[in-house]
Amino acid sequence: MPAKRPRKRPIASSASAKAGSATISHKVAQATISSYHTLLKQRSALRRQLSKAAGTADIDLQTRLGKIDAQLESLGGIEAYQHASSLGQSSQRGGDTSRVLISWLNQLGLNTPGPSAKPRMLEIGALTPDNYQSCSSWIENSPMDLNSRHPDILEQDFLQRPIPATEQDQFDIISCSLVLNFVGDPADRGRMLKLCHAHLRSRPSSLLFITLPLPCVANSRYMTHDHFKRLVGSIGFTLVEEQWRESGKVACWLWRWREDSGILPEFRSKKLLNDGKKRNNFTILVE
Ligand SMILES: C[S@@+](CC[C@H](N)C(=O)[O-])C[C@H]1O[C@@H](n2cnc3c(N)ncnc32)[C@H](O)[C@@H]1O
Repeated sequence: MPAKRPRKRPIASSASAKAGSATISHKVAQATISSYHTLLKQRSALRRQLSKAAGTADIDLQTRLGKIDAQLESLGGIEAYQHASSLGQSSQRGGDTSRVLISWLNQLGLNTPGPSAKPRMLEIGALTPDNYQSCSSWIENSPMDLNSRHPDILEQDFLQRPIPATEQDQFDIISCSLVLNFVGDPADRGRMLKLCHAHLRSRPSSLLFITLPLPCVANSRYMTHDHFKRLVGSIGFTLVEEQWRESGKVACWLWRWREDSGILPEFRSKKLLNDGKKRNNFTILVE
């Protein structure tokens, strides 16, 4: 007699994707993250249309927006997304990208505390408060997130964070790891990069760490490794380090602050760089 086949379950069942479920599988986690990103992009596009539309079209757009919000909710909301993302950070799954930044900071000699104050760091998109605990003797980290999961993580939208009035409130290091790809609107991604520039102390020792899922730069119709590096460069950064593998999942970069030399027109609008049916549409626009 053939063995009885186990009944198939939906990959992204909302019950198993809910925050707190310790047994969530890798497949469910990936499906939750991917569906969440897709819905965020659709929501941003609808919001953009809504801000331009008038009259009867509004009702249709509002209805579609309501449906997207309901779908995000049924996935388990941002808590489920963050729970799924935190599984990707677990040591069994390759660890979180803070290890890459720490090793680069070590190479730059920042781990040798000098007579001056510890470098101030802003960690945007912190799932846990202790990613940089191991360097607390030489870095003063301020973790923040749209949705704080711990009292030590400031709950704030970085896109709404006021620009510092004094250098004292600026940072020496900003970590923006796997956050840009969460932001649904390409123009908001560009704004986020410009804000990182504005929140860093205006000196070449200031550093920006960025991580993106590799397909954002390796498999997009509108973005390549080279385009991304030139775009970040035009905002006012010089590349220091870069790390990714052909078969890897993420790409990491470390940049130094420099004066902005003016945004090039090529980064203001979307241009087809790589055609192909299996490519994604990730892009960043800088206005
Ligand atoms: C995939 S997790 C990244 C976690 C971690 N930084 C890492 O590298 O693994 C993305 C996080 O960014 C946060 N996030 C997205 N947009 C944000 C914003 N505008 N301001 C602050 N946090 C944001 C999300 O809430 C989420 O917790």
